[in-house]
This record gives sequence, C-alpha cells and structure tokens, in this order.
Amino acid sequence: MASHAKVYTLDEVSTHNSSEDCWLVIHGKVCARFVLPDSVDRSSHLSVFRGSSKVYDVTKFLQDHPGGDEVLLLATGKDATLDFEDVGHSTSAKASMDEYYVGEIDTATIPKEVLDTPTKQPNHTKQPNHNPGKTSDFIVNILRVLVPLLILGYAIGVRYYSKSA
Ligand code: HEM
Repeated sequence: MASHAKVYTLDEVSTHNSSEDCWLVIHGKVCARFVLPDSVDRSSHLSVFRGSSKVYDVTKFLQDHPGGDEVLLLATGKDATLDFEDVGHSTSAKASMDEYYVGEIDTATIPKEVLDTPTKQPNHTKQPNHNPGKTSDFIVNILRVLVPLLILGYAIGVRYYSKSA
C-alpha cells in the first residue's frame, strides 16, 4: 500500500486537528518498544521511525477509542509514535490501524522537537504525584497542635510539683 500512497507534509496533516477531522502520524508497524536511557541521544534512535511513519484519519474512531478522544486530539500535529507506544497498545489495536490509514508522512517535514516530545496526558490518565508541599503542611499543622499541648502539660506538671513540695 505504501508504494502508491499519498505523501503528506506535517503542515498538511496538522490542519486536521479537530474532533470533526482528526489525523495522526504514527509509525505503522511498530513491533518492538524502544526503552532508551536518558543518556542516549534519542534523535539518532528515533531515525528508526523516520521514513516510515504513516498518516491515519481517526475522525470516525474518536468516540470509540478506549483511551478517549482527548488523547488523540492532543497527539495531532506531531509524530505520535512515542505516545502510541508508551500506552502499550495491544496487537489487535495495532492491526486495527490499517482501517484508518490514509497515506505516508514526509518525515523530513517533522522537526526534531516535535518528533521527540511525548504529549502530556490529560489529568484523568495521570498517576497521582507525590506532593512534598502537602507533606510539610501536614507536619506544620501537627506541630501547631502538639507544641501548645506540651507547654500546657509542662505548666501543669510544674504547678503540681511546686504545690506538693
Ligand atoms: C490509530 C491510532 C490508534 C488506535 C487504532 C488505538 C486503539 C486503541 C485500542 C484498541 C485501545 C484498547 C486497548 C488496546 O487494545 O491496546 C486503546 C487504548 C488506549 N489508547 Fe489508543 N489507539 C490509537 C492511538 C492512540 C494514541 C495516539 C494515543 C496517545 C496517547 C492513545 C492512547 C490510548 C490510551 C491512553 C488508551 C487506554 C489504555 C488503558 O486504559 O489501558 N491511543 N487504543
């Protein structure tokens, strides 16, 4: 299918970025997941994806996408391969992509920073974060109660012992 496929630039694909018209750029047949340490230059490894990313019109799929339409809309206008792979889509999800295939992307039109930036997930898909500010607030509140109680206890103790002496 790729030999006669229409080739789009990222600018062209980026215009399809609404819930009425939503196109994505994703590598078509990702078989392996590349987990790269931070020390590795990701751009050189991401060239694996360059030259073979495909364009998908997922407009009709938006409402049925198990991950929601919001994540798909957030993944427009860029190479969404990393976002797609990060989720760990099943083999059947990957197989169903063919249904939405509309052409190839001219990968020379994808700037490195667009290629290399995973989309921030919307709030409902985020894991709860550790919040150091909240922890220190909690300690301060405990101390606010504990310190006056200690002073009161000390005062009562002094009074009791001075009376009995
Ligand atoms: C043509 C493109 C896509 C297709 C056909 C597709 C299909 C699917 C399917 C079938 C599932 C159910 C789980 C599975 O079988 O793996 C799923 C889940 C999901 N997808 Fe996609 N997806 C596409 C693109 C994307 C993109 C670009 C993102 C971007 C972040 C995304 C995010 C998610 C999320 C967050 C879930 C939910 C995972 C969970 O709750 O475990 N998908 N997708």
